[in-house]
Amino acid sequence: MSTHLITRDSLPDLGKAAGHKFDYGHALVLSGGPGRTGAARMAARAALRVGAGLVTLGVPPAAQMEVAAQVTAIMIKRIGDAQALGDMLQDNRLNALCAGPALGLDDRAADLVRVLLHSGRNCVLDADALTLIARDRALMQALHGGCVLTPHGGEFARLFPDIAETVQGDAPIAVKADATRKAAARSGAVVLLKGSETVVAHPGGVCTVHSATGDRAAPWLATAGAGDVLAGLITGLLARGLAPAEAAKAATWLHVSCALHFGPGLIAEDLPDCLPAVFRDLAL
Ligand SMILES: NC(=O)C1=CN([C@@H]2O[C@H](COP(=O)(O)OP(=O)(O)OC[C@H]3O[C@@H](n4cnc5c(N)ncnc54)[C@H](OP(=O)(O)O)[C@@H]3O)[C@@H](O)[C@H]2O)[C@@H](O)CC1
Ligand SMILES: Nc1ncnc2c1ncn2[C@@H]1O[C@H](COP(=O)(O)OP(=O)(O)O)[C@@H](O)[C@H]1O
Repeated sequence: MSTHLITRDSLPDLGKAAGHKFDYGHALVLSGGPGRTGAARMAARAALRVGAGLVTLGVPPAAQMEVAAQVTAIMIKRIGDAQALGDMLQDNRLNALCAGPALGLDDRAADLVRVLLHSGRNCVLDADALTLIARDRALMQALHGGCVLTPHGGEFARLFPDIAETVQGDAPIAVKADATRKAAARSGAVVLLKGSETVVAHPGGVCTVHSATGDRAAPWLATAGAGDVLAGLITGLLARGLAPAEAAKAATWLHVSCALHFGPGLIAEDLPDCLPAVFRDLAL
């Protein structure tokens, strides 16, 4: 099966036409507890900058004040437990969900991931959510075609240990692509395997690669939280109505483009604020 490249020319039209904020979707990003809210805040900011109409951070009550002191355009909703998340998801306008960045690995986090998966909504599962899914067969079985899994190499090995055996070290991109394709087929979800070469595989078998090499080399992306921002970009594009694989591919291109725009000295929180310049370059 062939593998395609993610390029500027393969991007969908990311411009906004007429309409109001609800036409661009409402994303919900789940936050971890006190002292662990930065990752979700970066993801939420990325979702808003990439054009989601509204973004809400779902915070444990103990973290509410910490988050409130840091965000402005992003909204906050207290989510104490799985019941509260279920109640919030009664609102069908919440059309893109994100769980994982610094969410934690406790029972509350696992319960939230379970509710999110059983809602059937489009969602991005990153970081701790992936570790929780790797530990719990029922969560793995609840994955569906609206899910985008965004593992780095360590998380990929936790989720798919047998498949990961083939991608140890500096495996050629064709081997990495084949492994990601197998992971997508097994999980029934879109799988985005991160790295300087990022692979996006659809469960149906279509596979695309973004190569951050040559004039797209972006080594400054090797910085804490860069993956959390990528999760937010995908979530924002899901909110805007892109299909899961399309959102994953476009977000990957935008993420590297933001890093290239900023250049040396980049830290993760710089990435979302480079989007306006990247969008201007795209003549949006
Ligand atoms: N500002 C914030 O709030 C931030 C919060 N964050 C939050 O921290 C939490 C923990 O996330 P995490 O990814 O740091 O740790 P974990 O899940 O243990 O995985 C690391 C293990 O995997 C392995 N590994 C193999 N290949 C790898 C690869 N390509 N890239 C990376 N690792 C790779 C690696 O093994 P090694 O290569 O070192 O042998 C190592 O043993 C999570 O909630 C996250 O959201 C961070 O996002 C940072 C910013
Ligand atoms: N050398 C590199 N070149 C290009 N992209 C990179 C490089 N190193 C890391 N990245 C990208 O940065 C992000 C790192 O994500 P991740 O490993 O989840 O970190 P974190 O958990 O700290 O957010 C991924 O999108 C990955 O593709």
